[in-house]
Amino acid sequence: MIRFDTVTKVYDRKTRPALDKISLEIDRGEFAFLVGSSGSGKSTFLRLVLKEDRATGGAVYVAGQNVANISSWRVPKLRRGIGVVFQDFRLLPQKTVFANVAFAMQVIGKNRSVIRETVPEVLKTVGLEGKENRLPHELSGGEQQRVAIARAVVNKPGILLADEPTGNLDPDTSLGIMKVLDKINQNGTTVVMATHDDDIVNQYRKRVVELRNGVIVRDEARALYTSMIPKVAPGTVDSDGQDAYPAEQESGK
Ligand SMILES: Nc1ncnc2c1ncn2[C@@H]1O[C@H](COP(=O)(O)OP(=O)(O)OP(=O)(O)O)[C@@H](O)[C@H]1O
Repeated sequence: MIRFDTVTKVYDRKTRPALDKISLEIDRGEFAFLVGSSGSGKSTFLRLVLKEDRATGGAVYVAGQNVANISSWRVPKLRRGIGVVFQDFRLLPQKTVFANVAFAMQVIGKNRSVIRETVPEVLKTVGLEGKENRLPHELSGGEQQRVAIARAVVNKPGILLADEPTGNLDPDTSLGIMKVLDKINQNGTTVVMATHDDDIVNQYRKRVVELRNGVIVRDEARALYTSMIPKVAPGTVDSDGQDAYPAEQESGK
């Protein structure tokens, strides 16, 4: 569904690449967490999938198509197949919950009867029944994120990209959002979620792709936020002078 073939992204020739020859494949229907410290390249990865930026080297394939070969007038069609959710929700503040979600269907020309039928269904999926007429400021952060997810999936995209969707939410609310994303994945959508939320990653034990300085340093199935596998024997010291297997890793953190 998404394939990166030795992809490099250089924003500024004076600094190191944001992504450095990364190769990876995410299959249809998979759920992958993208983890790594700030600046490790997670958002750059997501932007390249959306063709919001161009790779400096290598090739990005989405649904079998090299995005470099998609002409600018066909980019909206590519993006229609990809839902996106951000940390800051990005709702239209003057529009109701219903209108925020309906808007995503109107812009691609869906007719009113389809919209009237589909929007309540998707609001139910994300747990917002009965809140159709509220404005964003009348909702909690978690509810606003549910609206954003509803809007991202209402046109049934094959892929959902979530860039730190729980970054502004408390742990319980975050878990509720994660349940919604998991449900959407179980309905067949491929989900890639960039996150710093170690509790969620550790609870769900899904594929974890870890970036460090633009390089994939770990790609593990049913994984934890931080790898349990010591790089060297416990008690020894890593080349960077850190304890290679600190005690907090043993507790699964
Ligand atoms: N538009 C840009 N112009 C120049 N450099 C950029 C640009 N966007 C990102 N970078 C640089 O590329 C690197 C990767 O950034 P990116 O935003 O992909 O990281 P991230 O893992 O998403 O970080 P965070 O967790 O803070 O969102 C960083 O060094 C960043 O400074």
